[in-house]
Amino acid sequence: MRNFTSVQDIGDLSLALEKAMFVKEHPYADQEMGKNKTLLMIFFNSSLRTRLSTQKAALNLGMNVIVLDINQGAWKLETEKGVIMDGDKPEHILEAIPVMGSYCDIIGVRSFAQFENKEYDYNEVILNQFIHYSRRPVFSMEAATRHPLQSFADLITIEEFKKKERPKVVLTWAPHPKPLPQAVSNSFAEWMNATDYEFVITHPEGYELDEKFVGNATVEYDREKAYKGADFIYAKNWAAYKDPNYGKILSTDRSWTVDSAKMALTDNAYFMHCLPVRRNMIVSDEVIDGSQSIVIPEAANRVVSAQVVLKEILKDL
Ligand SMILES: CCC[C@H](NC(C)=O)C(=O)O
Ligand SMILES: NC(=O)OP(=O)(O)O
Repeated sequence: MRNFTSVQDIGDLSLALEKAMFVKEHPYADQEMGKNKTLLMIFFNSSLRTRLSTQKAALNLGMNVIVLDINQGAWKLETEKGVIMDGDKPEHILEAIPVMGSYCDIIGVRSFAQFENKEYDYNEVILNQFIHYSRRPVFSMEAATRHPLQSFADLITIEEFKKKERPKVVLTWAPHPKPLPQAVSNSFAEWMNATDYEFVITHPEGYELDEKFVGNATVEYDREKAYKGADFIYAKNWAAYKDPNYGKILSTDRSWTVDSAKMALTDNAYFMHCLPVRRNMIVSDEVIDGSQSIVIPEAANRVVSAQVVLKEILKDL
């Protein structure tokens, strides 16, 4: 595998899940694969899980790891082409990227949507600059429109916990005080649509995601109908996608907070969230602390998804 930016890059999902189960059972079986290979992880935004789990996965494979927080210590980067650089940015990304590429063998990039320009975000300008100019394999650690390492871990988790062959999986919007990216929701939808699960998306009017990601999912505005009989409830906030409200908060209606009353509508569903989560905005303390909450095993599977992806990239170096 060269780059990993979406579900298409992992290939056959059944095979990817078999590889994940092998990694899970034998995390140190491939310690020679990454010997004398360097992973450079570049963060334009904050991270806990991605930062730690991806490092752990690389170390399990014997890799060297460098982590760079672009906005803490590196030069402020100009990303626009053709500008006269007389402002506050001393370095252009067009030099910085190939220089970073010269210090490593594989690059991971986190660069969230900036919500200033939908086309800029949805064309994945920053991620694609790393792909085109670094001359290295690049994987997404959450970019503007997707979070494939998270979604792969989510799929692994559902496969581990499901009680029926075709579970009903519900992606529900929930309120948040900040306008959060659509990336996690887009990506979750993309991966769920690649399975034969029953997949439902529920959210207030105005929060419709890009059709490209909604695909064949059922969009159910009747929240109670969406929850009915669900086996997995995946909660996430996202800012509006549709114009003219791109990047905006349209609702902070806490009737959308995932609570015990809603979970009672389900078929004893598991609760999932990518984390970090705002308690009592996204989900009640009772639900996230309850026996059906699997957010910790879900986060633990981030090492597995990252290790499978790094192995597939190392194979083709
Ligand atoms: C993994 C989630 C990262 C990010 N969350 C926040 C709080 O910015 C998001 O919602 O995309
Ligand atoms: N779920 C996830 O990617 O968490 P971080 O933003 O903490 O990396």
